[in-house]
Amino acid sequence: MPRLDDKLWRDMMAHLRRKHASICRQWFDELEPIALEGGLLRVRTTNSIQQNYLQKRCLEPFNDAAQAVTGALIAVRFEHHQTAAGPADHHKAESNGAATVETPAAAVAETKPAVPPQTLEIDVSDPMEPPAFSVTSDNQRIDNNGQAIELSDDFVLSPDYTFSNFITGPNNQLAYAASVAVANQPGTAYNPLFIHGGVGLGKTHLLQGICQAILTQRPETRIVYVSCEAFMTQFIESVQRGQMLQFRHRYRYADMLVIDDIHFLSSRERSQEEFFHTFNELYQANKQIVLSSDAAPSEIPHLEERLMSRFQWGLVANVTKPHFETRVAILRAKAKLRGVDVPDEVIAYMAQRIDSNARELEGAITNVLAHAALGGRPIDLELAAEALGDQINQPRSNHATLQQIIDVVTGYYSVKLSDLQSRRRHKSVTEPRQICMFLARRHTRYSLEEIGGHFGGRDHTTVMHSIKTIEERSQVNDGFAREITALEERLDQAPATPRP
Ligand SMILES: Nc1ncnc2c1ncn2[C@@H]1O[C@H](COP(=O)(O)OP(=O)(O)OP(=O)(O)O)[C@@H](O)[C@H]1O
Repeated sequence: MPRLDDKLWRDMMAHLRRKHASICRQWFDELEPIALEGGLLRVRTTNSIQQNYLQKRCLEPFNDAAQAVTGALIAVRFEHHQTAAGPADHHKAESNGAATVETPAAAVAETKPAVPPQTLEIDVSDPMEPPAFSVTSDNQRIDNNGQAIELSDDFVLSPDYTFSNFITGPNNQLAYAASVAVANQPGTAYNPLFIHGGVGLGKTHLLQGICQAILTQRPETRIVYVSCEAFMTQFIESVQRGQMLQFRHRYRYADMLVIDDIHFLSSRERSQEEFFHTFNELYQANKQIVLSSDAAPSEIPHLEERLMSRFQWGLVANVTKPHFETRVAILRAKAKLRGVDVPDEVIAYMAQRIDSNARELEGAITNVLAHAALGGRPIDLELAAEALGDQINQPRSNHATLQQIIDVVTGYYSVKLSDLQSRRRHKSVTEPRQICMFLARRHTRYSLEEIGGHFGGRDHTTVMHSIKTIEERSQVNDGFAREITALEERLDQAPATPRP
């Protein structure tokens, strides 16, 4: 069995940088190998957010690196503080009916000195006691007793999504300032905080930033953080299983409720009703509510008036596309996070070419770094042009977003999104609406039902009828066919988005 020494660890890191560049982060330097025994390499993380993240998102590349550099079958395990305890301690924690979750007390140690780690317990023994702490996720399920909380594999807080890693500019200043204020004074500064904007513009980053800052300052805070879809799924399952008491218990005992993509409530009457009561109860108890959405409250189709007005009670902050200077700063920050220096001219080149959103900028950095690592080449303009060639000239077919379609169509026909989503039947509105549906079907992967939902909660037969109408008209009317082609060309010229 190979011995654990500095060289082995250095080789592993080098292997990761070479073969798995996209996962590598500067903070990997803080990881500390503890022991290599019985085919298990134990690695200590600085905080529990890192531990969770690495264990769930990066285990395979680390296993691969360990095996590649030793030639032995080795599994990696990430540990942090008490979880690094021996099996006896672990058994003790399990046997008293409590699942232990460590708070990320030192996680955002950027602003505060490290404090001793604290262990929180999700007590599964008393069904009427609220859990001490929960970060719930899409796949979390209430168990048969309605109490134990299971953290899913596909959701973790990302150590990258902190306030200090968030680049501000005119496009997101208000949303950022409000998020920091909420983290400092939950329940009082702005309640609810409603952040809306297009894809990849940092809404989730801010939501997680708030959670991480609060957990650092007030580790005892009970945060429930779910996607809107998870909220609705849990609601439906709870109704079906007769577990509404537990469902309400979970949500209404929270100190802070964070819901991503709240626009999915659109047209979901029963979920809206349930959320309305959850909102009221938390709001009246001065508990913080943070929501993100792809549209402003007034533009979410089929949202009850009473919910729409409540969403506007606190602060509604919009995030928009970053300007050139902000894009440059985001690219620099993303490169730094990966522990790599990218020359200014390359950064400027990328910022000029990619002007849509931060997710694309991040994807571009990843792409360039992967090219450099795999080819063992320096990062220069030639490499960047080569690496981004695909992305810049990528054919658009099937990769447009709904937002791009809406932007193109509303711009071309001078109509408003709210008109497209309304019940209005005037030709000046119905035609652009039908074209949107037609383009959405051709250029995105949304289902007929989802497309209908987005354009005013129309059902799939309406969408099918719209598509057929546009197809038939294009066949018999050359002028109209040219209009559609022109719109598709505009879509082609819209900035590329990453593939889903
Ligand atoms: N201002 C910013 N500074 C640094 N990184 C950013 C910024 N805005 C977005 N990002 C990064 O871009 C990526 C996408 O951001 P995020 O997931 O928060 O977008 P989103 O608005 O929630 O998009 P979606 O609606 O598609 O879920 C993340 O990696 C995030 O860190």
